[in-house]
Amino acid sequence: MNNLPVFDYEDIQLVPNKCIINSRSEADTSVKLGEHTFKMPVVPANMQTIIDEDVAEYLAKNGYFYVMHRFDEAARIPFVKKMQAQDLIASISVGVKDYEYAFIDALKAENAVPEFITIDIAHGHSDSVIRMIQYIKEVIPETFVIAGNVGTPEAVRELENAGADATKVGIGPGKVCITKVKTGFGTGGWQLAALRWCAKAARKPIIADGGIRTHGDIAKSIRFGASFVMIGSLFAGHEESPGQTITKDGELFKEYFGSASEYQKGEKKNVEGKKILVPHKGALQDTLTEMQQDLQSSISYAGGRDLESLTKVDYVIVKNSIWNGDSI
Ligand SMILES: NC(=O)C1=CN([C@@H]2O[C@H](COP(=O)(O)OP(=O)(O)OC[C@H]3O[C@@H](n4cnc5c(N)ncnc54)[C@H](OP(=O)(O)O)[C@@H]3O)[C@@H](O)[C@H]2O)C=CC1
Ligand SMILES: Nc1nc2c(ncn2[C@@H]2O[C@H](COP(=O)(O)O)[C@@H](O)[C@H]2O)c(=O)[nH]1
Repeated sequence: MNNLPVFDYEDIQLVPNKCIINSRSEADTSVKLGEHTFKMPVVPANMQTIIDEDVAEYLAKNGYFYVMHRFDEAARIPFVKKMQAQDLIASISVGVKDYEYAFIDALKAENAVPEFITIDIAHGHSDSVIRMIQYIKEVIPETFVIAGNVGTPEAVRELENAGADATKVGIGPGKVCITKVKTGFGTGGWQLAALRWCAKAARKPIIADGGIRTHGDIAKSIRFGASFVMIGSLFAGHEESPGQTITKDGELFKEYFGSASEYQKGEKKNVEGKKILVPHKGALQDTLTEMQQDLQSSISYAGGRDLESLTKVDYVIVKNSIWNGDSI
């Protein structure tokens, strides 16, 4: 372990190759997950201040992958039915508490089997997650199961062996995460290296979750083994984002809080998340469009025409220096 190269997104620059396309618009950012193809390998975080039913519907209708959060438990079956009645993909989250087993039974009994289920807990390398993966695969085997979160190759292998179709990597790198300071554990500060380490062991897709601060970090995640990236903070603060809009000194902000924060939990117990205010950013589609254009540009610098080309580019480690004192 102590020989493991340790670096994070800001420590890496990808090295360009000769361009083979005539326009960035030729670069194909599409990606397959399970049986479905999506516009780009990016999914907004399954958090209450990032996604609600309207945002989920918008994303699904427009060809983007989404994962609905699990914090309005009773709304989940009606949500799956509503999406499927419109011929849209249903993608929901579950926890691991006892009542979630009855929920899985209910999905089947009510003929509301979603295309995707994400098992969403803080410490995913656990028997509770393994049991839940096995139960979902027993009751509704057709559902694609994403399990997490984890931060080691052993964890990726165990969850894959239990039947997970994809694993989600990232313990504590998130913008509103305080796990790293409250517990001393996690991949905060070396998320990209942890992704690389996990990806070497993975036989199925990995979703890199947390710590993405710029659009270039998406290309870097693909280079280091991710099939998808999950992003919270860059999607917070939009017109469509759930959560209160707040005016402070004449400026508009929106709140973004952690799923393990006291604001989510309603109590101060095992708190591992905080709340921040994010400047109001305008329309969600503008960000999605800019992200896709930047990723198309990344593909052109990789010397290719699709995401595959990003997986092979050379890189250099430039410890903490890519900003040169600048900000975006
Ligand atoms: N990606 C990340 O780094 C992190 C993400 N989160 C997010 O916060 C939300 C809440 O997560 P979580 O608290 O796991 O969900 P839950 O509150 O639903 O807890 C899930 C179950 O796991 C138990 N549990 C939770 N943490 C641990 C642990 N460290 N060791 C043993 N058992 C544990 C809980 O019991 P009990 O509460 O009694 O211990 C509970 O039974 C999720 O959305 C998660 O994604 C939270 C922290 C880190
Ligand atoms: N440690 C915690 N992590 C959390 C919490 N709520 C969400 N998350 C994770 O953060 C990412 C988003 O990260 P970002 O850097 O893109 O903002 C999210 O997908 C979760 O995995 C929390 O309360 N504590």
